[in-house]
Amino acid sequence: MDKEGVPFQGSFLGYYQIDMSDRKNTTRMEFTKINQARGLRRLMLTGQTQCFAFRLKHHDHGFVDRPFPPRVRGLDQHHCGDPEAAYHLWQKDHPSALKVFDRITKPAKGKRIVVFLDYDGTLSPIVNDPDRAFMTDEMRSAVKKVSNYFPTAIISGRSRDKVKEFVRLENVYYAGSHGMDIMSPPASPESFPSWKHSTIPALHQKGNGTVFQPARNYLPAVQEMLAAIEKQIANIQGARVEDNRFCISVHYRQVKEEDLEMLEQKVISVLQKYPDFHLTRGKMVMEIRPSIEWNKGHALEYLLEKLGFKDSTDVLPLYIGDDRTDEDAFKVIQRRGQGYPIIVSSIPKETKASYSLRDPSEVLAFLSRLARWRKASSSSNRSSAQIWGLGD
Ligand SMILES: O=P(O)(O)OC[C@H]1O[C@H](O[C@H]2O[C@H](CO)[C@@H](O)[C@H](O)[C@H]2O)[C@H](O)[C@@H](O)[C@@H]1O
Repeated sequence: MDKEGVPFQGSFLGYYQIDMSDRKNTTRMEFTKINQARGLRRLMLTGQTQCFAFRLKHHDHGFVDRPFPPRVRGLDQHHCGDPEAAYHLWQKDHPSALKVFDRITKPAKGKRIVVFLDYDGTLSPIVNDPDRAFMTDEMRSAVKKVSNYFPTAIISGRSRDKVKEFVRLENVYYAGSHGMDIMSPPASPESFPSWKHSTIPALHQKGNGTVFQPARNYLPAVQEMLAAIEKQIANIQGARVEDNRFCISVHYRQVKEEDLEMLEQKVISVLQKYPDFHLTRGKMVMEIRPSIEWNKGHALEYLLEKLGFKDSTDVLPLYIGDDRTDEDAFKVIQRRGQGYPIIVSSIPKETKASYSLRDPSEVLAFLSRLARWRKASSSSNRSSAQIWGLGD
């Protein structure tokens, strides 16, 4: 392998698991990152080894077979055949939010934590049927406790109604369609017992909340596309379309590998007729969305502003998410220079997050601990300012 790496024509950037076999069919595995370089994606491997064939499994998209070079030299022995070792190595840059919990909460003293949560893959495990991605009662109770102590919002790619139907909690904000449909809950101070002495802005006090839909004008086109895509892909077994109101999800988790390319072509053929929309990719899902400058990161900023924290330097947004669209929110937190971007992933992944949690069960543990921590700090200090994180 030369210094430039091995040419590779995969469609997706990010971390791949490489299952390699030598001529004797001995298989080994490693993780690597596909970078884009001079129009070509290249496998960048380091170390010493040879391999005869390999299959690539993308962390989100599953196996992607592509032409492979006859020999790949240079594997880092450190990663070979040991996904756990690769994960631990990655965690050096993205430590577990549970392991460094004190590091997270210590600087939060006297600051205001605002909690943002993604839904699929974060509050509920990834399952084959999108309609059955339920969250457990335990998780619901943990989110409820957290929302009693901190302003809490769920920002999902789903439609707002759908995510609310799954979560079934009143005292949180819901943002659907990747943040293109935001509504504050109908709140009275009683619904937010632990916030009531804080400076929660008028938005909460309004009877029916406030709706913000920056892509409203695109609704008729979304409906047209939905019908067109449904028609186009009706014969592809396992493919399904989800109406996420301002966005459309085309799921291929249950589509046969040999039908994937056809599915993609059909979706793209519809998309080409709508230049005001574009395609993004999530976990075995193609997502079609209006080409407006609005994403989960903007939704986070919008909600912070509505909460009265726009120019506040002592607010600490904490965002937990597992998918590519959550990266936009991670970036905003990084840019602000304060807060906690936490990725949910059980494998190494290219991310802007600073911390990690392996899966929804760790998210549950983290949220429960966060609520316990705030409860303990509120009972050990009677000042309301401290109880709601508003001062020392
Ligand atoms: O922003 P999110 O709340 O994470 O929503 C992103 C997409 O999540 C859902 O799809 C994903 O979860 C499904 C259920 O576990 C799974 O079957 C699918 O393969 C995943 O991509 C949702 O159905 C999509 O509409 C969202 O865009």
